[in-house]
Amino acid sequence: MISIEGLSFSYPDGTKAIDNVTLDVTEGSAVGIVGANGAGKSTLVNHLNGYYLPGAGSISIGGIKVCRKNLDRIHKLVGLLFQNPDDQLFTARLYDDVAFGPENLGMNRADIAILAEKVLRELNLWELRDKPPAHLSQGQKRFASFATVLVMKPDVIVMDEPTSDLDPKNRRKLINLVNSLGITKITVSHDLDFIWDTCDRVCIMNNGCIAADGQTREILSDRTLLEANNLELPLRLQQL
Ligand SMILES: Nc1ncnc2c1ncn2[C@@H]1O[C@H](COP(=O)(O)OP(=O)(O)OP(=O)(O)O)[C@@H](O)[C@H]1O
Repeated sequence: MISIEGLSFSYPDGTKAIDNVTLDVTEGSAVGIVGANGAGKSTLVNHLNGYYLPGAGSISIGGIKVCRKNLDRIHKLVGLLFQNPDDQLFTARLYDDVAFGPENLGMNRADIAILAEKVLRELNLWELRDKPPAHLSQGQKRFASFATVLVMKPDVIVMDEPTSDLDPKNRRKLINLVNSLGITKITVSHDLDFIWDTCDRVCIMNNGCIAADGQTREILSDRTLLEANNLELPLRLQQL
C-alpha cells in the first residue's frame, strides 16, 4: 500500500531530516514510527499525503506516485492527523470542519449530512457539533480532528502523536477506535505503550534513517536496541 524508495529530504535551511529511507507497508498493517526528538518522524510521515514532496527518491501510495500532479488522488487515499489538532480545525463550527472535506470532493449535501452525523456520533462529538473548534478542550479537539479525517474514508490513516492530549479514559477509547479501523495505519508516537497496543510492526528512526524495523513486541522489548536509539522500554515492561 505504501512504498518509500530512497527518500531523502532537507529543509530550506539545509537541515537534512530524512536520509535515504526505504520502507514498504502492506495493506491493512499498522506500523509505529518511533524515535527520539528530531529523529525525522514527522518529516517522514508528512510526506505520505504530499504535505512535503521528496527531495530525492520516491513514494507511492496504492500504486499512485506522490507528486504535485497526483495530490488530489493522494489526499483521497491518505488521511493525515497533524501533531497539533489546531492545524486541522479551521472553521467556526465543528460540523463545518467535518463537512469540509466531503464538500471539497463534490459530495451532495444530503449524503454529507448523513456521513458527518454518523462520524460525529461515533466519536461522541454530536452534541458539540455547533461549537467553534477553538472552544473545544484539547482532548475534544483531538477526536474532532479524527472526525475530519475519518469522514473522508481514507485507505491509509497517518497519526502524528495522537495520544498527546488524552486522559487515560480517552486514551483507552482511542486505542479501541484505532484497533477497530481495518485500514492501513501509520502512527508516530513517543507513547510506546500506545504503539504496543495498536501496531503490529515498529520502525525506529534515528538521525533521519530507519535504525530498526520489526515486529512490535520484539522491537519494543529490546532494551539495548531502544537505549542505543535514546528510547526507553514501554512503561508496562519497566514495571516487570
Ligand atoms: N520547518 C523546518 N525547518 C528546518 N528544520 C526543520 C523544520 N522542521 C523540522 N526540522 C528539523 O528536521 C529534523 C527532524 O524533525 P522532525 O520534526 O521530523 O523530528 P521528529 O522525530 O518528528 O521530532 P519530535 O519527536 O520532536 O516531534 C530536526 O532536526 C528538526 O530540527
